[in-house]
Amino acid sequence: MMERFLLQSMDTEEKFYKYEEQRLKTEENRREAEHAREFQMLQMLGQMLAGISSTVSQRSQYMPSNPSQRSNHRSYGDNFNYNSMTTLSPPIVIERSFSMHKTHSIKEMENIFQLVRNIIPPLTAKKHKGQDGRIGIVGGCQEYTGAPYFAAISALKVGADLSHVFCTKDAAGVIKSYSPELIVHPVLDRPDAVHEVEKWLPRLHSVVIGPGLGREDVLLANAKGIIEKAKVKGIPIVIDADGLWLIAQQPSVIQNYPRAILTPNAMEFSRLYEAMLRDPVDSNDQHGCLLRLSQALGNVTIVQKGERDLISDGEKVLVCSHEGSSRRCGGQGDLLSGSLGVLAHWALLAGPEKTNGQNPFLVAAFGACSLTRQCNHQAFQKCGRSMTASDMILEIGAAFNKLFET
Ligand SMILES: NC(=O)C1=CN([C@@H]2O[C@H](COP(=O)(O)OP(=O)(O)OC[C@H]3O[C@@H](n4cnc5c(N)ncnc54)[C@H](O)[C@@H]3O)[C@@H](O)[C@H]2O)[C@@H](O)CC1
Ligand SMILES: Nc1ncnc2c1ncn2[C@@H]1O[C@H](COP(=O)(O)OP(=O)(O)OP(=O)(O)O)[C@@H](O)[C@H]1O
Repeated sequence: MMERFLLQSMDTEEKFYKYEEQRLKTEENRREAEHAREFQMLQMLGQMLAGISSTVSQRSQYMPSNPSQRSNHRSYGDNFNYNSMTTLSPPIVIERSFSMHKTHSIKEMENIFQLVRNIIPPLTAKKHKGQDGRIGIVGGCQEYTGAPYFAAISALKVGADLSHVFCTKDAAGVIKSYSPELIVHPVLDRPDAVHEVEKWLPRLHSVVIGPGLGREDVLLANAKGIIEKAKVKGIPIVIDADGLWLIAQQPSVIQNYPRAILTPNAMEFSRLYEAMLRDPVDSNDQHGCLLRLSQALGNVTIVQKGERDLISDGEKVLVCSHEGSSRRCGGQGDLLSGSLGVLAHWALLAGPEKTNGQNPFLVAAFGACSLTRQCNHQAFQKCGRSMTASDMILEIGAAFNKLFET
């Protein structure tokens, strides 16, 4: 009876959240429509003045003009039907780079920063707890308690209201002891783990699968089950770390799911690439390899982390080389995946007007990469070689303000 009551109240609360979100979104879209149109016109004008008219026409026409390509054009909004996305994307590729080190592209970099700013929900007195994001992190086992903590606390510090960690029983007490802000569920090594997490999925806006998950068969199988359930609900899924190990073994788990974002480091990228393309990565053709991997996985978004972060949906490549530092401590990728969980939700919620028709996940990924690098830069200024992921997390607020709240 208690369980039925809890289920009913969760259901009612969820309906309320959905209704409220819909209402706020409609209201905000109406308010911002005019601003978006003005921004678009200013942007086009600026680009024309900068003498890059050919780029302008490609950027402003994200919808392909050729009807055969248009049939493959994806919708990321609420009405998308990912079952219709089972074909690979057309071989036509638009490649675009943004690099701080090239003076001619600073303007383009600023344009995409502006899109990130557009998706950030306003802080208003009308909102209730949860509306700016309820994020779930699936990971955390006996060996790795830091990674899920870094991801979950980063999500909160970027601006999510609630951050849940679904981890093993061993890890739960440890993670709770790091932070009273996190909601920690010791369920991941239970036989009914998938069911336990599934109960929470209707309340979550995005899930991050993999930080500190480990590679035990039972945990990987549970992660797979959770991914399947999240896909059915259309929840954005960020896959990182050991979640990517799972995908390298069983790519079909995520293939063709348009709301998936994979965040491999160099090693994880080559594992995925070799699993999908049956070839080693060509280090002389990083962009080509990234495009091919994304296409082979059905145009999922991939963030290839490294000296420069390369972001692609199989159609475009964005390059984020925002200044970081030369310090490479563990946990930076967790900060990135947690932040991305929030930004992916915000980008979807904002809708195509705010992202100027760009793939919202490209915008979100660019935002998360820039933010991670800015945190790295700021923390390194203070700590130098002693900098750790925790020092970077302390910088999230200031870094976010500097990049996006201007
Ligand atoms: N404090 C913690 O609990 C942490 C736990 N972590 C977890 O540790 C587990 C294993 O993660 P790993 O990243 O070690 O995964 P892997 O076991 O796949 O190792 C990746 C390897 O690639 C190497 N590598 C990374 N970038 C490279 C580059 N650009 N060129 C060449 N080699 C490169 C690394 O040195 C590492 O040996 C994951 O669950 C992860 O989430 C990490 O997130 C770090 C922090
Ligand atoms: N060589 C580099 N130069 C500058 N920045 C880098 C470099 N390598 C990585 N980074 C930064 O660190 C971020 C995380 O990348 P990294 O390769 O450390 O991920 P990871 O191995 O998955 O991290 P984690 O330790 O959390 O598992 C990147 O998004 C990028 O911002």
